[in-house]
Parts: sequence; C-alpha cells; structure tokens
Amino acid sequence: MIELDGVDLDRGDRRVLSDLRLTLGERRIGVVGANGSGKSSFARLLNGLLKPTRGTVRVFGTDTAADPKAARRHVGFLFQNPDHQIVYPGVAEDLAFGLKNRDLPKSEIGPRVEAALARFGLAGFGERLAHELSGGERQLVALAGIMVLEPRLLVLDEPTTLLDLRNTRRVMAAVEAADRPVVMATHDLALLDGFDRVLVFDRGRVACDAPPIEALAAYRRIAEA
Ligand SMILES: Nc1ncnc2c1ncn2[C@@H]1O[C@H](COP(=O)(O)OP(=O)(O)OP(=O)(O)O)[C@@H](O)[C@H]1O
Repeated sequence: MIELDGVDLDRGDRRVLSDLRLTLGERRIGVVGANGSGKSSFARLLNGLLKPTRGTVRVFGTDTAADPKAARRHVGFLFQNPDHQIVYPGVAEDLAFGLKNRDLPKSEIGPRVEAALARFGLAGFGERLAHELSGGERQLVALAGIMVLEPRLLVLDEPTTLLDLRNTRRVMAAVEAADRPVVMATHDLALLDGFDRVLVFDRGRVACDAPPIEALAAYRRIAEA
C-alpha cells in the first residue's frame, strides 16, 4: 500500500525526515512523536503535498513525486483544522465540489453527497452553513468531503486536536467505521488503542515501529530521556 525507500525530506534549509525505509500495509497505522519530530511532514509526503528530497514514496504503486495528481486521488488527506478543507459555505455544496471536479454526472452527485452525510451522522446538514457548525461537526463535514471521493487510503493529520471529548468520539467512531486503511498522526495516545501498528518519530527518524503498547512505551521513554 505505502512504500518509502531511502526518503529524506528537507524543508527550508533543515533536514526534517531522514532515511525513511518503510513498507506499510496495515489497516490502522498511528504516527506519534514530539512537536517538530516530523509527523505532519511524513503525512504530507503520502499524498504528494510534499515531495521527498531524496528517495521515493509510492502509494498503491504510484510515485507521489512523479504523479501527485494520481496520489491525491488515492489518498484522502484530512487536515487538523477543517477550515483548511471546507471551501464552500454550504455543507452539501462543499461535498459536491470535489465530485464536480471529477466530472461525475449531476444525477449521481446529489445521492452520493446525501449518502456520505448520512454515513457521518450528518443527515439533514446539507443545507446548513459550515461556519455555523461546531468544530467537531465541521471536522465530520471535512471527513465526509474526503470520503465522498472514495479514496483508497485516509491520512489524518491530528484530526481531533481542536475537538472536545464528544466530538473526538464522533470523529473516531467515523474513523473506526471507515472501510479503508487509515494513517493517523496524533498526540492523543489513547486514540491508538486497537491500531495495528504505530510509528514513533524522533527528530525525523522512526525510533520505534511496533504495535501500540510497545510503541507507546518507547515514545514515553524518548519523551522522558
Ligand atoms: N515550511 C517549513 N519550512 C521550514 N521548516 C519547516 C516547515 N514546516 C515544518 N518545518 C520544520 O520541520 C520539522 C517537522 O515539522 P512537522 O510539522 O512535520 O512536525 P510534527 O511532528 O508534525 O510537529 P507537531 O506535533 O508540532 O505538529 C519542524 O522542525 C518544523 O519546524
């Protein structure tokens, strides 16, 4: 599903990721690490938002640097702040936007938008204005906006950071129910319970790559060192 081969990433004049060699195929993959350890940079490599300085990133066989457009079709990317994602004022209008861009016939767009909203507990929200929704509802709209495009993989960059407990639970229930693989960067270690694999980043390198209990223990050791 995801292959990183000898990947370095420089941002500005700094090396922020070093020599990443990873093959990822699990259903739920967590990414943790201190502030500035490289989690967001790693997530952004997966859909071609950032290109490696050295090495290759392949997602479902697509080289994200050579064909970022195809990479973005494969990978639905959710930002920490849904306001970076929601483009149109109306909820249904916003979800329809991505589908129109994909030249879907008009007759199919409405039903697909309705179905995506219903799936995230947002039935009846189509005519609401996004800026009038709560932060958690907006994050769910942003997630529905990605899922409606049916990407093969979801990459979520700290999707619950702005949310209260109730909305965190709603977003995580939606993530758990997602019928496709998920890569999620987070500072909230409790969310990784039940994940298959967790990567612990430390200063741009993968310091531990293990199931949650072992990985989170390693992360705590690094944080306390
Ligand atoms: N546009 C940029 N130009 C230069 N350096 C950058 C840029 N964006 C990020 N960095 C640096 O890259 C490093 C990794 O940042 P990144 O955002 O990937 O970390 P992170 O683990 O997601 O951090 P956080 O937990 O704070 O979100 C940091 O040292 C950061 O200062």
